[in-house]
Amino acid sequence: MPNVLPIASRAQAVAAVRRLLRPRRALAAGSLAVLTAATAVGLLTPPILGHLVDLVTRGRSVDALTLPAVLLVVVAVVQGVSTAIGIGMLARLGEGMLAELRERFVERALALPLNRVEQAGSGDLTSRVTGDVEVIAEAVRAALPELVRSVLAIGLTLVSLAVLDYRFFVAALLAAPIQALTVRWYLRHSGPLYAAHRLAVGAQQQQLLETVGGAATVRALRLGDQHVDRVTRRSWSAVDLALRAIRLITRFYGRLNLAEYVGLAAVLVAGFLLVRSGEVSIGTATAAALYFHNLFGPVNAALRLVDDAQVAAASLTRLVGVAELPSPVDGPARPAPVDGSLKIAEVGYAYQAGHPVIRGVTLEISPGQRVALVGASGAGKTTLAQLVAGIHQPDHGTIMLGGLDLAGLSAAERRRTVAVVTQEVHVFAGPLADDLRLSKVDATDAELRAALAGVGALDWALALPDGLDTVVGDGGHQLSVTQAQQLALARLVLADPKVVVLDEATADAGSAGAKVLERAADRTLAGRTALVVAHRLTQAAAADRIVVLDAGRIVETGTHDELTALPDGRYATLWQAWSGSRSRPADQGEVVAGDGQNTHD
Ligand SMILES: Nc1ncnc2c1ncn2[C@@H]1O[C@H](COP(=O)(O)OP(=O)(O)OP(=O)(O)O)[C@@H](O)[C@H]1O
Repeated sequence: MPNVLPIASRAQAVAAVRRLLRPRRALAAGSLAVLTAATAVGLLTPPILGHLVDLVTRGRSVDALTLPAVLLVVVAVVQGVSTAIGIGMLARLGEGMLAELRERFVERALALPLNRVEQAGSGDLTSRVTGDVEVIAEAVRAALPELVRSVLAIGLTLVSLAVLDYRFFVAALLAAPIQALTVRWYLRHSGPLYAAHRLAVGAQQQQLLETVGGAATVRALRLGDQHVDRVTRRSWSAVDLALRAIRLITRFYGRLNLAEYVGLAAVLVAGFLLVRSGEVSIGTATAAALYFHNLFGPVNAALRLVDDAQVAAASLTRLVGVAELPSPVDGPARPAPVDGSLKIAEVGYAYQAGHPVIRGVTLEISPGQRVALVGASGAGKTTLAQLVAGIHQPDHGTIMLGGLDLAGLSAAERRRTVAVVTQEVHVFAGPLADDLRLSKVDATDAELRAALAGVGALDWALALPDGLDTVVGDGGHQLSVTQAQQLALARLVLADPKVVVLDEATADAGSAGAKVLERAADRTLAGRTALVVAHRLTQAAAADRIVVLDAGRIVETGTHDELTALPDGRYATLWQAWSGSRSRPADQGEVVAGDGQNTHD
């Protein structure tokens, strides 16, 4: 895959987690302290049970058992409550860190140059923000608390064993080498086996898609038997690997059980010898055996989580890779463009090296002037407009905006100065007024109304069920495409940029929608420098100047009158074809934006 989005190294991921932890140190320390206390309290149970055993073996009265029994209940309650509090704090910590990571990810992802996302495939970005976030969220919610509790339980239980008698501790350690070897053996085999299984499942699905998707062809060519054979073979290879994985896991747990058996036997033998020599009581030996037995829940849990941790770590490196890209935040204050003048000098651009789509374009637009770009489909109109909007960076030449190089402007300054309206207008779900305030947070109601009135949208907006408070967008009141475009223009009026790039092709020429939008655009563009991609030739006719592009080069430029007066000129030909088609009533509404053929974008 060419140019995938960055993936962080393990070290970078660790550094990122540390950075996320830093402002939450208190919460991290607090949750760890509470969970440690909860685990420590829980460890009182075996000695209390041991004490009970001692009381019984010494033949003490039933009354003497009451206090330890009550203590057991108290221990259980305190442990339960403090564990719940600790887990709650840990969840807050993990969720907070994940939320910040996700925010950083989205912020950086939105700042990524469009061509970089396109090269990597937007699927990569989407799968990171959905799949990988999901994996980490799951790890934070389930695996992290279990891991923390298991590690604490293992550490503190070993300490408790040593406190009872160091010989119990030594006996318990006999299990450790078997466990260590088991984990090493498991990790060596599980990685390749799981990878092979994923590949086999992928191949099986691919084969199924080919066979089922192309069922008609398979039947027509009488390839049925061959395909059934292939599906069977691939299915069996996936099944075989799945069975091998299950056998591996069974053996993994079998070996862990062996470790448990060896350790428990050693602790019991140690207990037997120590009790016989009178060095410890039966109660203490009981407590030691219980401690050891209690170890195995957490040990198995921690070892099981090794797998989950590996998967989560892989997802983390993918998230951190994007989240830690250099910040798009603006550097020190830089001068702002003095006006809306545009100077495009010898600009060239290629999406793919060696295939330029804009070649040596030079064009000057004075402040407040409206220039229309006209040309066949694929001539490079949208690309040139996007270069001016700063969406792509030119490979050659410069674009000066208000006397400053566009490439040197901060992202915020560029956004303030140049606004873009395309056909892909998004209506954000929420009240209409909020949608408008996206471009001017502190706009008053009067300003909102004025902006709507300016684009001819006030009447329908006020007629909505709740006026400007009507919820629009997904799940709300559905706006027509023309209305959504009007909203986009109203947002533009509120943002009040010096330069506007207009590239919308939503309405058919001559249609009511087109007339509404053209009137709205007219009023919006008044007083601003505008580069209009003319999808309807009426947009070109209304411009101060027309620039005709062909295969990425400027081939004609002039006013509508000048260009229509050129015999056999490109624009003149287009215009004639267009007016000719317009005079035929049947063709009303068709758009000509290109080489004389009717096109719709
Ligand atoms: N994202 C992209 N990746 C690769 N090539 C692209 C991309 N976008 C456009 N192109 C190619 O660049 C050339 C110019 O396209 P552009 O969209 O700028 O033309 P246009 O004049 O605006 O056409 P239209 O009127 O159809 O929108 C075309 O050959 C097109 O196939």
